[in-house]
Amino acid sequence: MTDPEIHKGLAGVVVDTTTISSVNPETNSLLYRGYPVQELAARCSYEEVAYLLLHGDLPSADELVAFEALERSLRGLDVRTLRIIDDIPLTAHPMDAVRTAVSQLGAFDATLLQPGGILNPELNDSRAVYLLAQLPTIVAYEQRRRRGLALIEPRDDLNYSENFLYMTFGEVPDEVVVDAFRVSLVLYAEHSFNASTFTARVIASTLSDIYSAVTGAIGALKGPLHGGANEAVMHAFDEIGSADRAAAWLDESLAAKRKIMGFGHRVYKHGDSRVPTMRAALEVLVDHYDRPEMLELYTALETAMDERKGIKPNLDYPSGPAYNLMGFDTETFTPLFAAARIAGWTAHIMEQYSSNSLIRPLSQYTGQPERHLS
Ligand SMILES: CC(=O)SCCNC(=O)CCNC(=O)[C@H](O)C(C)(C)COP(=O)(O)OP(=O)(O)OC[C@H]1O[C@@H](n2cnc3c(N)ncnc32)[C@H](O)[C@@H]1OP(=O)(O)O
Ligand SMILES: O=C([O-])CC(=O)C(=O)O
Repeated sequence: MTDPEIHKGLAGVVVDTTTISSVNPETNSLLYRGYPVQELAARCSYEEVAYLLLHGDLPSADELVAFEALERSLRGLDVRTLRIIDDIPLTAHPMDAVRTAVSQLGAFDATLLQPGGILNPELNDSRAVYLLAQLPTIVAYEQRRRRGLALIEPRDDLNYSENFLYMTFGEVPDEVVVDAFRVSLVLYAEHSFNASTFTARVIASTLSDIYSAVTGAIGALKGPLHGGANEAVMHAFDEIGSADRAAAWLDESLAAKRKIMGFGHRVYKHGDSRVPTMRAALEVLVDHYDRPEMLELYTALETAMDERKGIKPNLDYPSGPAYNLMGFDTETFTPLFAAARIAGWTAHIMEQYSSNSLIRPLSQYTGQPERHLS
C-alpha cells in the first residue's frame, strides 16, 4: 500500500467552495462578494460591508436604515454578561474575556432550544447582527475595565465605528481617526478560509450552534500565528525602540530562529493585498498625532525584513501601530480584529449550514504497530 500524500497544515488544499470572498495572490487582490476590498474601504461604512458579507449584496438605502437600526438596538450588554466579564481575572488575556462573553451569550439564548432553533436561518440572521452589535461593547468594556474605568453605555445616535471608539475612550475622536478605524475594520472583516473562519466552519459542520462556532473562532484567532500577531507587532516595536535599532534587532531575532510577527502569509507570498490601504491609514494617524518615529521604525523593520528574507508584511503589521496611535492598549488589538471578523465568521457559518458536509479529514497513523496486553 502506498503512503497517502500528507498536506500538513492543509497548505494548498481546496476544501470547499465559497461565495463570500476570494483571496487572489496572483493578482494581489481580495474581493468581498466580488467587490475589491480597497473600493469598499474607500467608500463604505463597516455596517454596509457587514451587510454585504451577510446578505451577498450591498444594502439599498432602506435596507441599510433597517440594518443600522437593528444593530444600534442590540448594542447594550445584559447585566449577566457584565457580571461574567467582571469575574474574569485581569491576569487573563482580553481575548479570554471576549471568548467567554460570547460563549455566555449562547448559553442565554433560549431560542437555540426551539425545535430547529439552532439552524433556523432567520434566527441565525438575527444572531449574527446581535453578535456584531455586542462585540464592540464587550471589547470596549474589557479595555476600560483593565484601566480601572467603568462601562460606557452605547449611543444609538453614533455609527458603528464612532460608537466603538466612544465606548472605549469616552469621546468620539477626530474624523480622521474614526476613518482610519473604519478602514481597519473593513479590511479585517473577512478573509476566506483562514484558520479562525475554518475553525468556525468545522464547528458549524457538526450542526452545532453559531455561538459555539464563533467561540471556537475567537480561540483560533488568539494565536500569534493568526490574529494575535497584531499585538505581537507592537511588543516587537516596544522591544526595538527606534528605527536605528531595527536591523540589528531583526538579525538577532532571525539568528535566534524567532518568527517576526506581522510578516509572511500562508496565501500571499508577494505581499498582503490589504497592507497598502492600512499603511495609508497609518500614515494619516502618524501625521495626525505627529509621531513620525513610528513610521520610521515601521519602514526600517519592513525594509530590513525584505532585504534579509524577502518576506512582506501582512495586515497585522500596519494595524498594530495604528491601534497603538488611536490609544488602545496592545492586548486589545486582537479583540478589535475579532469584533471586525464577526461579519466574516457569521457569513461563513451560515454558508456552511446551507450546504453542509461534516468536516472530518483523515490522518496517516505513524504510531506503534498493533500490540496486545500481555
Ligand atoms: C491577519 C493574519 O492573520 S496574517 C498572519 C499573521 N501571523 C503572523 O504575522 C505570524 C508570523 N508569520 C508566520 O508565522 C508565517 O508567515 C505564517 C504562519 C503566517 C504563514 O506560514 P506558512 O505559510 O506556513 O509559511 P512557512 O512557515 O512555510 O514559511 C516559509 C519560510 O518563510 C519563513 N517565514 C515565514 N514567515 C516568517 C516570519 N514572519 N518570520 C521569519 N520567518 C518567516 C519560514 O520560517 C519558512 O522558512 P524555511 O523555509 O527556512 O523554514
Ligand atoms: O488568511 C489568513 O490565513 C490570515 C489572514 O490574513 C486573515 O485571516 O485575515
